[in-house]
Amino acid sequence: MQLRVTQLSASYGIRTILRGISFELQRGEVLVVSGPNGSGKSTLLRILAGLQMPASGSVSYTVGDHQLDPRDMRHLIGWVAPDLSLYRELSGIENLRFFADVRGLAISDAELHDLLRRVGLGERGHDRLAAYSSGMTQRLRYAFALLHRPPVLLLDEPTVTLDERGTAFVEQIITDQRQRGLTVIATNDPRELRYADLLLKLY
Ligand SMILES: Nc1ncnc2c1ncn2[C@@H]1O[C@H](COP(=O)(O)OP(=O)(O)OP(=O)(O)O)[C@@H](O)[C@H]1O
Repeated sequence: MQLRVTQLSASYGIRTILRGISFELQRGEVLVVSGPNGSGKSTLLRILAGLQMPASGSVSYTVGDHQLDPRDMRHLIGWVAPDLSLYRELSGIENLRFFADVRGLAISDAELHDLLRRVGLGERGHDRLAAYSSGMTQRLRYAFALLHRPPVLLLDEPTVTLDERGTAFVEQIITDQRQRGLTVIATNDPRELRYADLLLKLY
């Protein structure tokens, strides 16, 4: 798996946010995108996820010589972001079951419980999200993102609202992802620069 971004620009109306961004990321590598508020980190991640079109330039994912079809992107990408909404009236496990079914994944209840344990919610899987703290909700977003074992993991502000143990499991998830594929992290937190094989600074 390889990601190649070439001369990418993005704009909202007349305002240009990203200009001429180019990089390549190989399997096992982590790209950290840093920059002040409003510099375009989330915009770049949305473009990499295929959720938004660039104004110009290209994004291509390839496996060996085979260029992947952008329509397959949602099967390839795991996405964690503060604005990712889950169902507050459902429990943690019900949320995961719902999204697993929507994605057509054959995944057992035992595997869902394993995933919840992995993100530190083993005891709270049957509680409704309305009763979760913001850090617990952020943990569940990781379970959601990892459900389909995606080769590309896009993390927007990965440790926001997480405590020390939460930060440690995020580190473990990033380490595990190195075996599976690519990771792109958007952050303002200088402690997260240490994950970077490649650093992209936006201004
Ligand atoms: N849907 C939108 N419509 C218009 N402008 C937008 C939209 N989304 C983002 N912007 C603008 O694009 C710029 C970049 O926003 P973006 O959220 O990508 O930045 P960011 O670096 O992720 O910021 P932060 O660190 O605050 O999360 C900002 O000026 C923002 O106001």
